[in-house]
Amino acid sequence: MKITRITDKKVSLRRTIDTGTEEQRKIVQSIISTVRSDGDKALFSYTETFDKVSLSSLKVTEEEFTAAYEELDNELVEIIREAAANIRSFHEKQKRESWFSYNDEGTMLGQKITALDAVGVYVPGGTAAYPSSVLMNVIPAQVAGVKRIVITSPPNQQGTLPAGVLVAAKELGIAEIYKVGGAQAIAALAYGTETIAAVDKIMGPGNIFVALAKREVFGIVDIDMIAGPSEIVVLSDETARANEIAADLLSQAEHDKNSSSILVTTSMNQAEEVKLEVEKQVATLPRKEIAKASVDTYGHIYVTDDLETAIAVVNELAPEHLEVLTENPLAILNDLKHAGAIFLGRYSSEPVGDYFAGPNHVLPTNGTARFSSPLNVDDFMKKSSIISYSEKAFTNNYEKIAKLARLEGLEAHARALEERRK
Ligand SMILES: NC(=O)c1ccc[n+]([C@@H]2O[C@H](COP(=O)([O-])OP(=O)(O)OC[C@H]3O[C@@H](n4cnc5c(N)ncnc54)[C@H](O)[C@@H]3O)[C@@H](O)[C@H]2O)c1
Ligand SMILES: N[C@H](CO)Cc1c[nH]c[nH+]1
Ligand SMILES: [Zn+2]
Repeated sequence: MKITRITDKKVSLRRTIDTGTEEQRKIVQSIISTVRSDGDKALFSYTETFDKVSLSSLKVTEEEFTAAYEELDNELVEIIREAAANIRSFHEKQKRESWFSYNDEGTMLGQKITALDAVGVYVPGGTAAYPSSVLMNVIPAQVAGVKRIVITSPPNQQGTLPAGVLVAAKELGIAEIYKVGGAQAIAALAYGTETIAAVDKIMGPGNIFVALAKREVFGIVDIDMIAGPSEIVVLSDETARANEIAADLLSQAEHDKNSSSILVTTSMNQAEEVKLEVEKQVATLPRKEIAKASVDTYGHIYVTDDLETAIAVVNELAPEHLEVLTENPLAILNDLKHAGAIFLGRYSSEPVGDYFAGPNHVLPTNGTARFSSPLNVDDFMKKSSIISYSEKAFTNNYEKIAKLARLEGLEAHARALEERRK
């Protein structure tokens, strides 16, 4: 990991976002239009081409769920249940209610909150098939009150999905799971096929084909966000332990070659120790190739003269995950303006949040924590404004409103009001 000393608080450290190549965009457009015209037939055909497996049906069967439970330890099923309960309890606190207010004229104004009817959750395939992501996407949807929740995920070589994903889904009562991945899954969720009815919003991360497809269908349906590779920033002073910092940095580096792990510290000694620790620990990881590529390309240690400059660097990075390993993390919480999730102190290691604590692990990446928030219950709800004017309120105000309409040259608006006073 490269060590750089930073003295200027106005440093510029943003990463560019991968928006795909022209060729990838064309592939995705062609997949979407073929799914729209050929429906299920296209889904089976793309699954053969990209996932190298020939399926007889798209929907996961009861036998597949049963086999998944047989494959997984009971202890793990219990742990999934406990994590799910923590996640549900956290998200229940986010739920907003409709509100209505009345004034003396008898007018009622309000905001009616309604859950989306149907959402689709994309669960990526390959080595990144996470049961935890099933929990993190489905539970807030359930808390919001979404009635139909559909999961799609690319099948493995055995023509099924990983046991952990199936068990997590079953534990949450999800019945509609389809074995289809990539841009074709996104197209099916947006436009519908014979087997998969269209949804209103598509959630979940995926590779560049999934991300481009989500961008393409946005507007036909809503989407959550375009999640980039995982990121962690550790902010520390000399009180933190180098071995623990290194382990936490590697926890996100092992996600993806493009993940980034960054330490911002006020101690040069610690920076040098962490660099050595990362080199030592990465060599022992099963996913060392991915983690090493990630730290070699995107890993960095920034050393500042004081905590104030370190905080400025962290705010500039606006990371997905921020660990605060300073003497008194709470004392600086107010100054930390941009981060998807903030982990305070030694015992709040990042994986605690990835799996178990309760807050969502779907977080803004690539500096977008400057303007966006973690996945939450609001993402599965929408609002309608309620306006109910009384006769008295109308009589008192219609002339003023008509004047505003005429100021905009909109005569029909003004007459709609005056028609009631003839
Ligand atoms: N941010 C998060 O929370 C998070 C969590 C999990 C995974 N991820 C990301 O999800 C991604 C998973 O990627 P993945 O590829 O393993 O699984 P994926 O499910 O995203 O993509 C697999 C699908 O890609 C399609 N595909 C592959 N090659 C193609 C090609 N040449 N042309 C057209 N389509 C093609 C196929 O349809 C295949 O089914 C990784 O980038 C990982 O970092 C992010
Ligand atoms: N850290 C990932 C989000 O950035 C989420 C995850 C799932 N499993 C493990 N981690
Ligand atoms: Zn993680």
